Amino acid sequence: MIIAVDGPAASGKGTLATGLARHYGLPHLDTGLLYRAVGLAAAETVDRPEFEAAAIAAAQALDATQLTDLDALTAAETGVLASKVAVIAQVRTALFDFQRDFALQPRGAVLDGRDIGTKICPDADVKLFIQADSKARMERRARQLEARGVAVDRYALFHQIEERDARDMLNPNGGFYKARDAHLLDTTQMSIEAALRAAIEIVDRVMALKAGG
Ligand SMILES: Nc1ncnc2c1ncn2[C@@H]1O[C@H](COP(=O)(O)OP(=O)(O)OP(=O)(O)O)[C@@H](O)[C@H]1O
Ligand SMILES: Nc1ccn([C@@H]2O[C@H](COP(=O)(O)O)[C@@H](O)[C@H]2O)c(=O)n1
Repeated sequence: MIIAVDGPAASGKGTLATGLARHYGLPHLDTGLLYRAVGLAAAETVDRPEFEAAAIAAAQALDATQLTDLDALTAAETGVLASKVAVIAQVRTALFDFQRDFALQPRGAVLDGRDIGTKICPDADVKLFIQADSKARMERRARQLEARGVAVDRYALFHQIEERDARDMLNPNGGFYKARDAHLLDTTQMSIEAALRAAIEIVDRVMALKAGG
């Protein structure tokens, strides 16, 4: 079974994807980490003309060992860098096979990101699109950072999330939209536990329908 989980920044898609993977015993790939690793690798050139070439080279050379420094990868600034490399078509092409190969494991997988249901796994068995309003997403991300001891300027964080969402949604090479057959789950008013229960209910219902049950 392949489960595609998409949604905007800090919507909780990674948390849900992790929970679904555990519940169904499937491997999980947070595809945002790939873009983040490429962004970090090209960070030194970010304001220079060679940024694009550096990002493409980094994407083509990416391997799983670059996905281990979670503190650096999950920093808010790295998210901004990731969204800058994500608009480059050759970066997306270079990362496509990594994601596709992960999804095509024998028992299936859970992948979360922006274009899983639209581009990476358009034939996924179940597609979820996770939404939460911008203020809730900002507050969740702020608490996540504060729990790690990072000082947070909520005003700046809100604008950073909005800026990243806008760049993602306008990405001409992206695919960041809700797939027509994706199930929308708005978690603004839901706890993590309630959101996971709702997601499992959707997956079970879709799979039962597919099985003719
Ligand atoms: N329903 C929820 N209620 C409250 N907090 C939540 C909920 N879902 C997730 N969170 C918390 O919000 C934070 C962001 O969640 P998560 O990392 O899963 O988001 P994401 O969409 O994967 O983010 P990104 O796109 O930046 O990778 C985490 O600290 C997580 O524990
Ligand atoms: N499938 C994906 C996943 C991510 N991106 C880009 O990476 C940025 C960081 O992703 P997070 O999920 O870790 O927030 C994101 O803002 C996108 O620009 C992508 O394009 N496609």
